[in-house]
Amino acid sequence: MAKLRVHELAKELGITSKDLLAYLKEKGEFVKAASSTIEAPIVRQVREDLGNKAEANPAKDKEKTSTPKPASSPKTSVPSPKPTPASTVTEAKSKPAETKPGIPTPGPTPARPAPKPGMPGPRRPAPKPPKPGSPEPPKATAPKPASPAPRPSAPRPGPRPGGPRPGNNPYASTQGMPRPGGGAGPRPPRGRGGQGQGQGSSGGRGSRPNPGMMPGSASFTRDSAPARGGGQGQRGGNGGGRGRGGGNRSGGAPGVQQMPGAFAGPPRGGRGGTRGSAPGAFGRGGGPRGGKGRKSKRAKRQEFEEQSAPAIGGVSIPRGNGQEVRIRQGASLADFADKINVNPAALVTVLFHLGEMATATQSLDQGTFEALGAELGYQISVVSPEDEDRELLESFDIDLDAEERSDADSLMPRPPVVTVMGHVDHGKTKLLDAIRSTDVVESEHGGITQHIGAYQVKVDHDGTPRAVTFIDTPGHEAFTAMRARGTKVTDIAILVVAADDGVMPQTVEAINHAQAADVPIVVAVNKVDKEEANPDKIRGQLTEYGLVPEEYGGDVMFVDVSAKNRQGMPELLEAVLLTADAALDLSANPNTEARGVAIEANLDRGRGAVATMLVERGTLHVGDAVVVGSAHGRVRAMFDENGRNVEEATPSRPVQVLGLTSVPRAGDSFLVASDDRTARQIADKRAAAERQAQLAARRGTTLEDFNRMLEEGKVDTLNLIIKGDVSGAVEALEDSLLKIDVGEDVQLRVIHRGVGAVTQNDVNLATVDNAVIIAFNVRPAERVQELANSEGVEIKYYTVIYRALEDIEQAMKGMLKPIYEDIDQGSAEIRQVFRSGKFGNIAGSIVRKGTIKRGAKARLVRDGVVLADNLTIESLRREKDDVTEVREGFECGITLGFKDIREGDVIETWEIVEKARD
Ligand SMILES: Nc1nc2c(ncn2[C@@H]2O[C@H](COP(=O)(O)OP(=O)(O)OP(=O)(O)O)[C@@H](O)[C@H]2O)c(=O)[nH]1
Repeated sequence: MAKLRVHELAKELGITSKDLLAYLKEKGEFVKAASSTIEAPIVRQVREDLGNKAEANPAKDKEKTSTPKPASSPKTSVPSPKPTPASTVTEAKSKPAETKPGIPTPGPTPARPAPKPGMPGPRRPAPKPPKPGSPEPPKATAPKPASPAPRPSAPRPGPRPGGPRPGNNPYASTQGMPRPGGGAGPRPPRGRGGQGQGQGSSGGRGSRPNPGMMPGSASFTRDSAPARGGGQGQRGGNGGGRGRGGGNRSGGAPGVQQMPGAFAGPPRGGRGGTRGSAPGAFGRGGGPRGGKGRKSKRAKRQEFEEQSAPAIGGVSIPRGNGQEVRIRQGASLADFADKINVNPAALVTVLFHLGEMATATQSLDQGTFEALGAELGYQISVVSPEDEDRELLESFDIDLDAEERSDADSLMPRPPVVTVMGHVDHGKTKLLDAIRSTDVVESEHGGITQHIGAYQVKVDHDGTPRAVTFIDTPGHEAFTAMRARGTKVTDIAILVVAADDGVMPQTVEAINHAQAADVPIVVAVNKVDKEEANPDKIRGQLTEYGLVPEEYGGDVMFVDVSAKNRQGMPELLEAVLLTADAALDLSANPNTEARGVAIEANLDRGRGAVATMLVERGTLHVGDAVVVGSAHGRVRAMFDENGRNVEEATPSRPVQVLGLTSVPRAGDSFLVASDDRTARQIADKRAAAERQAQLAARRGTTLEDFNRMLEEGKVDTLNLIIKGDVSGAVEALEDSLLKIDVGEDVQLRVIHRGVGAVTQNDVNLATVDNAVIIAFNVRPAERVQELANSEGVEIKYYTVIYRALEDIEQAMKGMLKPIYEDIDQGSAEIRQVFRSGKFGNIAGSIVRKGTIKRGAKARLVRDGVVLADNLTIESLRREKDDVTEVREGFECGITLGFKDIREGDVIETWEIVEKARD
């Protein structure tokens, strides 16, 4: 059967194609143009909705036309669907009916569909407040948007995050979008909303912490009942409740109201939102359409609004109306508070009442945010940094995924990009030099070798010259650093193993890194010129690590080389190309704007910011406007590894680029923007996002995190990196750790172990694999602790094995208890002692360090000896006033409840804080 086109159906229904398109869009159907076809089930449903509407609901139409709307333009939104109480007070009051692009004008057309059961109105996040004075028929509570994302007017390509509706037929059911398990389907459960979502049951809200299940929630419910009024009913014990559709509408009609009629305007997401927004909240007696008169409705709304502001646990938080709040992964309550403009402390309280405790700055998971958002009337979308960046680029009309797809037709082979890794002194640097010297082109043209971080050599492969790009930073530091940043530039790893030595710790490390990144390995068995060289031993050893030589029946190519004598280089390059051809499909579209990665960057006194960029796709030209991470600029000049000027760089070509306004980081990706301004704007936005991310809570894993995640059932494997002072200790520790058995549910995995200080590399690896680093009798190398802190990686220091075992075991059992530590707060020197009958001896003091706080624990020190411990700052005065704290440099009067005080004594105070165990 031929599919109907939009204009045909519109004609049939007596409306314009534009209206129909808008209507379809509102329903989440992305239909492009009047000439687009519509799937049969949709047609059926639209006919039902729009066709029937006129006859079915004349009253509504009448009401609508007679309604003195504040905004009478036909464009102005359709009778607001949102009767819902969900809107914030302010919004409801202040926002006039907004003009809603994309909403078909009902106008005179009779085509207002009856509220349609089961119309999930899948995607409109933006809730629309009821227009003041716009007496709506009790239209549905907002159906829950299945997706937080695109507004109807934003024709974003790509699947909606909410996921496809089943069968592409949103109208299919008479019930509201049944989702498996009654849950919110693929989309993260949004608490709030249930209302109107017609989900019938909210039971399946997935795994997010359900406040109702949490301790204290019962009392919360009770406590807040008076405040929340109507909504309360809905929550009905949150499992099934929370106002989610079914709860309040007597059974069969869930969803009935949520579809505010086709032309009734988009059922905006969440609007139903606030708890209690469901019809029942208004005392509609559960009748799905209990259409009340205007007055009653207003009264109800007012009532609701009064109830909805002051709320939880005594804190007053302006309620959202289902609007989307986007927060970064790992964000904290403070971040969320910032977005919705409330005091973080208030959110701490609300969360507490939801049964969860967190500090304002602690990083929270998605589920917790969603629960909280639901509670407050916001639809929370947690976005990863990658998504965030993707969206940022999309806002500049740059769609990397689409580019990739469109590249598919113009792919050309590109050279492999190779990284050389291996143990210290096994010859990585020498090998890179030797390979470089094989470059036929270089030897022809001369040029002065420049170490720019990467170079390309041309080799003769079966009579054809082929290029291979080498990352010129030996070792896996650069490799993991980039990987930690989500960048993968290496196609193939050459593992260098000295034939006179054998497999060493860093050899294993390199294997781990390459394998973790899914990068094929070619083994260069080096130093075969040495007498004691035993290449076969290397082959045998590496077999144990899963690298089985081809000659042993495996699939890894081993090449014997002597970097020193520059022997075996052609064979090695040959092996690289063969491996690339066999295992990888290396291609890119050279005929487009360049994208790639910065692999090295520095500030040169004379030349400014200099970055070596590896082109991954397209061609980079001198003059291009580029943005690299949060740096930008125009390519002023480019040089190759021989210091020669180049005008353009094709895929896999590394070039040194001048012209950036600031120094990017290694691993930052770059792209060519349409103009300088765009490049700058993207860079600025990224810089802002970075700053935010830095402010946001740390992301790594700590044993305490692990504990929590374990409780939440999120993890079952604790990844560890063990570093120690001697290999015996490391082995002993690993052995003992692996013997810890806390049952099958929790596994321990040592992803890396080694002797020596904790290095940047360890931290990078821990970042990537969410591992905790166990440092036994070793400390971090310089600046590594800083890196660990910034990456949120926990390094646990131990000097006694059993302490480490104890901690890990506790963590694995999910029983890690916090430990407390005394932290010095401040100290004051007694300058004069005042006797006071009333207060005892008062120490006239000056605060020498930190802050002295009333109530703090204190000790009295005389001549370096603690005279009395466990005292308390009983009173604290500045002049005549009682104060709670006095800062460094200020004088104050202190009573300690201890008589023997003298001039010159020092009062030290401390506080007890929870501390990570070590
Ligand atoms: N005999 C012999 N010596 C070699 C060979 N390759 C490297 N060497 C020597 O081994 C030592 C280490 O070589 P490098 O290239 O610096 O080793 P590396 O792996 O880069 O070392 P790090 O940079 O410290 O990690 C140097 O003294 C080299 O001269 C070789 O093929 N044969």
